Amino acid sequence: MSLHHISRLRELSATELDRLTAAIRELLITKVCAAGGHLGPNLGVVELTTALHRVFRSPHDRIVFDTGHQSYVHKILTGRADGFDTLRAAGGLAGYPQRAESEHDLVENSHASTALSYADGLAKAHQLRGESDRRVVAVIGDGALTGGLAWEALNNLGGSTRPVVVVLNDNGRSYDPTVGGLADHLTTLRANEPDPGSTLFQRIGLTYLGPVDGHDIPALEAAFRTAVELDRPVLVHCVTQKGRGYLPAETDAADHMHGIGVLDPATGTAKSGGAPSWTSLFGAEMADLGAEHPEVVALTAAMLRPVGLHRFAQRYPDRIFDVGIAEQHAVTSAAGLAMGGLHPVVCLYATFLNRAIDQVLMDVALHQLPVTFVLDRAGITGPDGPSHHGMWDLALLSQVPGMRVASPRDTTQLAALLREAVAVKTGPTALRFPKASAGQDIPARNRMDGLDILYRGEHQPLDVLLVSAGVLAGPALAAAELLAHHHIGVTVVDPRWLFPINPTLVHLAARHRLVVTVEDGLRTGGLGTALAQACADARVATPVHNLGLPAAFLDHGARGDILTACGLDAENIADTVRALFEHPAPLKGLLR
Ligand SMILES: Cc1ncc(C[n+]2csc(CCOP(=O)(O)OP(=O)(O)O)c2C)c(N)n1
Ligand SMILES: CC(=O)[C@@H](O)[C@H](O)COP(=O)(O)O
Ligand SMILES: [Mg+2]
Repeated sequence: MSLHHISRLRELSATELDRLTAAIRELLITKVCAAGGHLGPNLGVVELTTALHRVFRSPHDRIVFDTGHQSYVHKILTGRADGFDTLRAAGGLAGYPQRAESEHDLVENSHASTALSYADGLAKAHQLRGESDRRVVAVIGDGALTGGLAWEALNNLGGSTRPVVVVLNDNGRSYDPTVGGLADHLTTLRANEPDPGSTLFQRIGLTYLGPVDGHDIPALEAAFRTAVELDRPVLVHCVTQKGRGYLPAETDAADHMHGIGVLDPATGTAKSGGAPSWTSLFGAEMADLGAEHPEVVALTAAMLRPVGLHRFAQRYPDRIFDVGIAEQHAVTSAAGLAMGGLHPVVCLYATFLNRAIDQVLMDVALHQLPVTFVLDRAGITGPDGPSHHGMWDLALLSQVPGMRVASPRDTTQLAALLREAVAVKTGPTALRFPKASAGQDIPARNRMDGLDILYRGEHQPLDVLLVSAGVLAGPALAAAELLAHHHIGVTVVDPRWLFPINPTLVHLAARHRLVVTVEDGLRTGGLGTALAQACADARVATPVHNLGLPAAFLDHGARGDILTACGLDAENIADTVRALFEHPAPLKGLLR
């Protein structure tokens, strides 16, 4: 069965379908093991996606994939099998739906729990425009269904008569087994032949169909056709197995190979070695911190292992809370824990904190509660693309009254800053680090009022103050050395705590002829903007130039390449500083 000519999908016989699904699995295993990506979730939806495309007519019918990490089969069935040779590489096939790739892709946002809201809006639009022949289908996992947004949408869907087919892809897992009362309800439904009227979904106004064996194409198709005929909001409960058909994924106790790096497909194992990741270093520190601080508790939004909390969980099982894919709830629940006398550490990917900014502001900061946010995957993440880059946190957190934000440059600083953060009892703190392995420690020449001076050029008067955030200390130092060859004297300073702006940084700025800030967050609204403002407020006339990420949705690719394209590698930093310093024409009036 060729995967490149599937236009006859609806006419295939049972035998041909078996061959097709086997070929899809083979392609997934070979290509995802070669490139890295979401293997387990896609192996689990081969039959489900095939049945969807046989019953519904995409793109006329609208199929929305929640999160989108399980859309690889959809990509294959809509003519993109060849693209898997370039999966998640710059310019290659995206790891999530991408509208530029195909008219069959509607929603690119890979932040979970949105599909039912999109579906609700699409159904309303179809109704208002008189497009009653168009179907709307939302495919959502049991994990994504734990998100509050999904329940806001279900509330609307159940209260209407508009036809929407919610396909619940229930594999019992997020990364870990899905937690909570809803997960328990689904477990009961999976185990029994339920009276539909007794299900939560039926009670709130959706017709419940299922449970359906999510690997049985005829059964799935029959359920989808019934859902269409009912012509109202329907939830089809499909039971699937994450990692289906690939033994290493089926037997992977950690997460059924939810997301993998490059693996040997024959064994399902990765080459070992390599420098430890920031995540694993944080995880080790957090486990130690648990012993030092009995008041510390930790929260994860369904990402225990990905944020490095599994060691802490093993050592302190009573002090770890998996709240489901529910970042907003995680933050406000942490506020409650802090009000109750504990010190919560909320561990999220930086991009997922975006969801909960109102809770950070109003529920935590307004109440001056000691909650520490640990933001993994801050800055450019790479192959997961625009929705996963952790590039908004600095600009958002800089606006939160009383928030202190630290960015460690190396392992020693990670340990120190984590401890400084949990020692703060008067308000919230945040710590951010990237999706990368931590390099060698970068020792400070000296510390000044909490700032680390990493490098001092020979020149007097002092030329350029390079202020680097977190891991950009490495490229900033290398840039300083390049600039020394051009007789430009540079001081490199790591503020360690980026917000609030340390007044000593303003004093240092006043003693240089040019300040250049370097951060892997938005160029506007972050460290550089805040420092420029602080200098202006203090009537320090030294020009402050900011290097950072553009306010743009940056495509997928290798992390290092994206940073270089944004001008945040040593050579680019040095070139920019040189240009600013040697050709200060537009700045002339300001230079002393
Ligand atoms: C708002 C948000 N938080 C966290 C994540 C990270 N994440 C991606 S997939 C996933 C688990 C999804 O579980 P489920 O929806 O059941 O899909 P499955 O992988 O089991 O198919 C999580 C937590 C996310 N994408 N969005
Ligand atoms: C779909 C999703 O949001 C996560 O699975 C994410 O892709 C994981 O990213 P990492 O590979 O950086 O853990
Ligand atoms: Mg699941």
